[in-house]
Amino acid sequence: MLVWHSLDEVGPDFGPSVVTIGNFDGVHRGHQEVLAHARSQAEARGGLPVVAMTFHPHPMQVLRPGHGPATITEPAERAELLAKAGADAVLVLPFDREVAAWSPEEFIDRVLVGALKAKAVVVGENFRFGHKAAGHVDTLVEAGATKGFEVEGLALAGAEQPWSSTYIRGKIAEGDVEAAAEALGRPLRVTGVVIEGDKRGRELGYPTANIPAAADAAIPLDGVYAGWLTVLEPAPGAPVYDEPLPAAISVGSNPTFDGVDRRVESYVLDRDDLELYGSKIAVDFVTRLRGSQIKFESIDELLVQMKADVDGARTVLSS
Ligand SMILES: Cc1cc2nc3c(=O)[nH]c(=O)nc-3n(C[C@H](O)[C@H](O)[C@H](O)COP(=O)(O)O)c2cc1C
Ligand SMILES: Nc1ncnc2c1ncn2[C@@H]1O[C@H](COP(=O)(O)OP(=O)(O)OP(=O)(O)O)[C@@H](O)[C@H]1O
Repeated sequence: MLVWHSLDEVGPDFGPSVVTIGNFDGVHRGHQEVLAHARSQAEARGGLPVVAMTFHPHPMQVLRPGHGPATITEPAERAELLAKAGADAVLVLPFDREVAAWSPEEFIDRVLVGALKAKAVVVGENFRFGHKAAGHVDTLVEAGATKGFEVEGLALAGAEQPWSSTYIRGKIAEGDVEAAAEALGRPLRVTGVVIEGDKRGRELGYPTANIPAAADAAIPLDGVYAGWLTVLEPAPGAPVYDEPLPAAISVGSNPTFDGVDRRVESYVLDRDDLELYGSKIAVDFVTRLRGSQIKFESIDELLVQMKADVDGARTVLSS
């Protein structure tokens, strides 16, 4: 897979191509449909490459600093998922105030015609682009008629409502990881490098792999979940664990111990031999077992609840 991080990286010899454009955060089922249509358009033109054109940071983070949406997929994961959905190349345009000021015509000339030599452009019918989001599907259609590209504006795909990154972020914030997974077409995944916790877990009988809940990441509502832990990149010298491992996952700041930092903690069922510090892991959420973490009066009460959580996770994950 090719990933370009600026228009210059595309190179003068690239193209012609079929292009699809958007933020693609989550690469959800709507995005996957857009990519599938782009693939068909590419095959119909003798096998042109499909380029997924996207932005980083998210435009809202630049236009309203501090108020941008939580990130469902990091850029590297997003590029991988876009490739899996059918993109041959991903162009990540660094989004800044200068790009935000480009008129729709400027965007078309610089990106679609200039860098990518688009023969077809595929977007959802709600797609907006250019300064103050002034460009839409009809703007593309009109420009394409004189600049040599066709435009496919797709009706929004979905179930009860169209799948969208905004909808998925809302479900994650409510802790409804099942609805998020339904719209994503795969389980919700949170990734991170395992940090040292308070080293209490082992004493309690439930050692946990802790990853920080990054402030800009879409992390499910505090509570306890069942899911799977996968090691993506073992720390140097660490054992390799190939299979996804079943886990009871706690999201929160450990109120029983007056914790402050919000973390995603995974106890891999029935394992106290794992070495995960420094490894990059993924946590896939399957179901929510209970609501917010509780501030227990005693450790014994916490342990009773943790045992019930672990039994619940075992039941869910073995079915
Ligand atoms: C399944 C599970 C449920 C948990 N529930 C709670 C809870 O309700 N309240 C709480 O304060 N901590 C809860 N925790 C977090 C524990 O307090 C935490 O794992 C323990 O203090 C070890 O922390 P450490 O990894 O930093 O050593 C839970 C952890 C797990 C794995
Ligand atoms: N459900 C959908 N069906 C078809 N096309 C979609 C759907 N959702 C998004 N698209 C299209 O996919 C591309 C990327 O979408 P983008 O990430 O910008 O929107 P989104 O998922 O709706 O996010 P947001 O909720 O932030 O608006 C755009 O061309 C958009 O129109």
